[in-house]
Amino acid sequence: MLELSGINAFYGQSHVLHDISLRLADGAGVAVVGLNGMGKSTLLKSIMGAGPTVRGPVRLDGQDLDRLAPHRRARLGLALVPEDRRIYPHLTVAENLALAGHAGTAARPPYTVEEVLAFFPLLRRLAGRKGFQLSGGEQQLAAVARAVLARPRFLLLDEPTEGLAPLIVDAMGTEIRALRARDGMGLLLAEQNVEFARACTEHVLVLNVGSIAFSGSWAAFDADPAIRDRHLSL
Ligand SMILES: Nc1ncnc2c1ncn2[C@@H]1O[C@H](COP(=O)(O)OP(=O)(O)OP(=O)(O)O)[C@@H](O)[C@H]1O
Repeated sequence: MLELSGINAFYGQSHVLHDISLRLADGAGVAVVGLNGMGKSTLLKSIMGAGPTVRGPVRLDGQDLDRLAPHRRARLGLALVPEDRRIYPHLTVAENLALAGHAGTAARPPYTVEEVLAFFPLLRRLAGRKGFQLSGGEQQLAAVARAVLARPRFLLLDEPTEGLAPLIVDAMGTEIRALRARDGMGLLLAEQNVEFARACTEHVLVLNVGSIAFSGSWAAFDADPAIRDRHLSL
């Protein structure tokens, strides 16, 4: 169980997240939606300890992660795919994937590069291609695949569909659903694409200027169209 109990996050003097509480059970899927600048990325980075200053507890199985650097959190089973992907341009896809192997543990051994390429058929034929030779969508798939290689318990995905062609969005959705089913991987997905988010998760949390405006099932979200009208672009 990953649990946030009333956390606040800051960039310097700027107070960005306000009293965010969230429980993500093993295997559960929660989407974080909201307009640009509402704090979705900051929430994911706060959980990973990667950027903002955080006040308030972020706990994994009751253990406070507060003092742990991002690589220590990775070894406990968290993986963040940031918006800016960070694929190494002069390494091949296979070499980029192999880099994630060190985050595995005896309890959760990493997948092999071959196994991960089998999960992502679109990437398989690109295995020997260098990062700079990939389209934005292919880089995004490679970044997700690299995070998956470490067999995370909780995958934190920051707007994976941004700027992607519909075909790649569909492929990404299919792979993410399959991974969740195969491994019982928990997913926290920051997205502006509500249809994609709905297809990949069971619950939704709407952020509005750093605060939770709604939290519940997709059915509850759909039952109140005013939420969508007020907090999301159509
Ligand atoms: N490194 C930073 N330093 C200072 N302020 C920041 C930094 N990163 C983000 N912010 C500010 O924090 C707020 C929340 O940004 P965040 O990136 O978390 O939003 P978001 O919902 O993910 O938006 P987007 O969809 O545009 O990525 C914004 O006001 C943003 O300008």
